[in-house]
Amino acid sequence: MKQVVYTASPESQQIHVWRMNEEGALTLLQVVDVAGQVQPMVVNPTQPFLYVGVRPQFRVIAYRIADDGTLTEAGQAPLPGSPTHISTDLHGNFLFCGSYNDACVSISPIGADGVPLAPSQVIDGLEGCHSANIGSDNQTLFVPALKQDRICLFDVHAAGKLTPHAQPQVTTVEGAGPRHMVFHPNRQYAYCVNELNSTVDVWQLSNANGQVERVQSLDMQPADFTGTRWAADIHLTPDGRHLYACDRTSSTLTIFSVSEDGGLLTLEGHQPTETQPRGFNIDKSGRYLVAAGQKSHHIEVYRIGEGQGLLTPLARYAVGQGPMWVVIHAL
Ligand SMILES: O=C1O[C@H](COP(=O)(O)O)[C@@H](O)[C@H](O)[C@H]1O
Repeated sequence: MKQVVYTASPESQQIHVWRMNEEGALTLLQVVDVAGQVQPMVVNPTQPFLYVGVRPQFRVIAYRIADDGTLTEAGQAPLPGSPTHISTDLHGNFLFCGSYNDACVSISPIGADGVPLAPSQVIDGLEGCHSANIGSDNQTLFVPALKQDRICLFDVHAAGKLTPHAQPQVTTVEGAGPRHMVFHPNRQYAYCVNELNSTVDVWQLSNANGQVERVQSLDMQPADFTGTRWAADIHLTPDGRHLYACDRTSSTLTIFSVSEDGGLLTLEGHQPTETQPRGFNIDKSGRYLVAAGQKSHHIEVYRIGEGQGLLTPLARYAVGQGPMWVVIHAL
């Protein structure tokens, strides 16, 4: 499998493009200088485009991905607030943007040319909106509002509109601060990392009453941890067996194994990593994890072990300044 790794470094306004080989080693292919601070990124699931949220002029830049993974700008579109997180639906028809500072989520149609258009709708009042995550049904959008300790649920309509889902929200423990989410491949469970108390919640997507329900909350930190909690990102291996979440104060990756049915997490260990890991990701084969250190200005590649999913450091690489987002794409 040919894979590329994209890293966004807002302080130096750069995207680094890396080739990842079968052993997990990276070779730098390209450095893209961007007119703005690059933050969240996502690849269109059906067309070869990378979308990047940029500030201080809030917009999304679309880059066409060449056969070797390198990037060429294809167009831009405005966004309604500072882009904290961007994502698409599973068919690549819509771009969603969550804005923490502007407390909103937006939906933007993606044109036939692969470039997003201006937002067709903006929903305000989501304090600390930290991400927008399409469910496996490609219908329900999960939007964590960190400062409100709730995840809002919306239905996505083909006309580019969001309406409140029949169950319009679920709530977390008070003070948890829900932030980023991932979904189990069996479509039965989702996992959300909570920034402010460094926990991971397991959400059953349809309980006996057809409702979304929290079924487990696990601490990411060791029992004797007394430091400040500041979790950030969460990712699952493609086979759904291993779940990872990072905490920025302690600069650790927490490793969980996932039960066969996806409903139960078990803490397996902690991996010290780059300083202030705000973003990381897992490759499409599920064998490698790449973590970015916002304060170390490096990325580090780990091999994911069989069994418990423990991490073995392979190599670290200097990137731009303040790297905080990692995307891995199979060509
Ligand atoms: O992780 C965090 O994210 C929010 C929003 O980030 P931003 O890059 O969109 O401004 C940030 O304000 C918060 O302090 C931090 O913990």
